[in-house]
Amino acid sequence: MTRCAVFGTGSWGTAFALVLADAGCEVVLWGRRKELVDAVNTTRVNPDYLPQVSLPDSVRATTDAAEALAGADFAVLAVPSQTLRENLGAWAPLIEPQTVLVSLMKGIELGTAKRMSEVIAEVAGVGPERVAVVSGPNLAREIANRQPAASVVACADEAVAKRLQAACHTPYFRPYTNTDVVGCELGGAVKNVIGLAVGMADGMGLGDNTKATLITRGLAETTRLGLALGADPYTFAGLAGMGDLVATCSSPLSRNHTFGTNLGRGMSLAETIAATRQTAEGVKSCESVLDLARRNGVDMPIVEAVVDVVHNGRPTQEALQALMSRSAKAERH
Ligand SMILES: NC(=O)C1=CN([C@@H]2O[C@H](COP(=O)(O)OP(=O)(O)OC[C@H]3O[C@@H](n4cnc5c(N)ncnc54)[C@H](O)[C@@H]3O)[C@@H](O)[C@H]2O)C=CC1
Ligand SMILES: O=C(CO)COP(=O)(O)O
Repeated sequence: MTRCAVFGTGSWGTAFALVLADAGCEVVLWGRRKELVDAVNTTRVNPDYLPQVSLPDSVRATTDAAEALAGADFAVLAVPSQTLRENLGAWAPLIEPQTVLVSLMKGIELGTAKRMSEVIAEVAGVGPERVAVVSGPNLAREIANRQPAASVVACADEAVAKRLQAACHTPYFRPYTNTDVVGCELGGAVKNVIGLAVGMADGMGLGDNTKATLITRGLAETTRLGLALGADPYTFAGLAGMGDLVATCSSPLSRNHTFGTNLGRGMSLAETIAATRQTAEGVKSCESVLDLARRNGVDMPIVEAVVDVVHNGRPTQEALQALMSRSAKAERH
């Protein structure tokens, strides 16, 4: 039987643990807080993040990383992106040689502008054949309710991607393989920032033309960044690109979208942060995405506008005006 350790008992870690269990894996879910871990083991429910979903007996929770990692085929990482380096540093010595590390995270590291797979390779000292990514239109609550969805499992080594695909394939969760790790990760990280922008437009009361424009031009700037970093441009037309962007930009379940909506409605940044209990990766990653773009000479005006609003306090109306008053261009630029 395939053994999986899932690190992070938040909404996506817990929902993905359910997917793995439904696909026939034995799953150990690692959490920081003993009360939550005990609650999962005794009630079969994660009361803080997915209270409506009952977990099967093949999911067990622990606070002990060594116990979670013992004999693991896959170690699935679902902690907030900015905490990965520190957490993984503590877990790395416990990782066995057969274990493949799987990132569920959709962020770019602040300061280094590194993708999560790069942080994993660096901190755990593993090669690309032991690092995989799962990314797609996968709002945790819908997956936990076993609503049909598809996703992408990416690894430079296709055989490893296929093993992971088999480990998480269920009647409601359909994973496709891809070897373009860079494209899949960029799709996931940048869509959170575009989701913030679309949320702002929603909050400002703007309509579907504005949203479609932000989504489409958002995908154009994501693709530009991807091309500069060696990604396959077709990835951005797939589930980890367009698919995830559409889900995030249209769903009230998206934390990034909701965060942007609150700002667009006129809530202050402090009020918006206080109203957000869960991880909205784009709030921090907008800065690291912009950093990555600048390091590579890529123009990302929507990302820049989001940074201006979220970190420089620029009013949303003014940021939108600045975007609309850019010089006229050919569509492919
Ligand atoms: N929720 C969703 O629908 C999806 C989320 N993701 C990605 O998955 C990643 C995790 O997100 P969620 O599970 O949704 O977040 P969440 O906010 O629901 O849960 C985060 C988890 O990390 C824990 N945590 C917070 N700070 C920590 C630290 N310093 N060290 C260790 N653990 C810490 C929290 O206690 C919680 O268990 C993010 O990168 C997100 O973009 C990807 C696809 C879908
Ligand atoms: O990544 C997601 C859906 O695929 C979840 O989006 P949020 O992090 O904005 O909730």
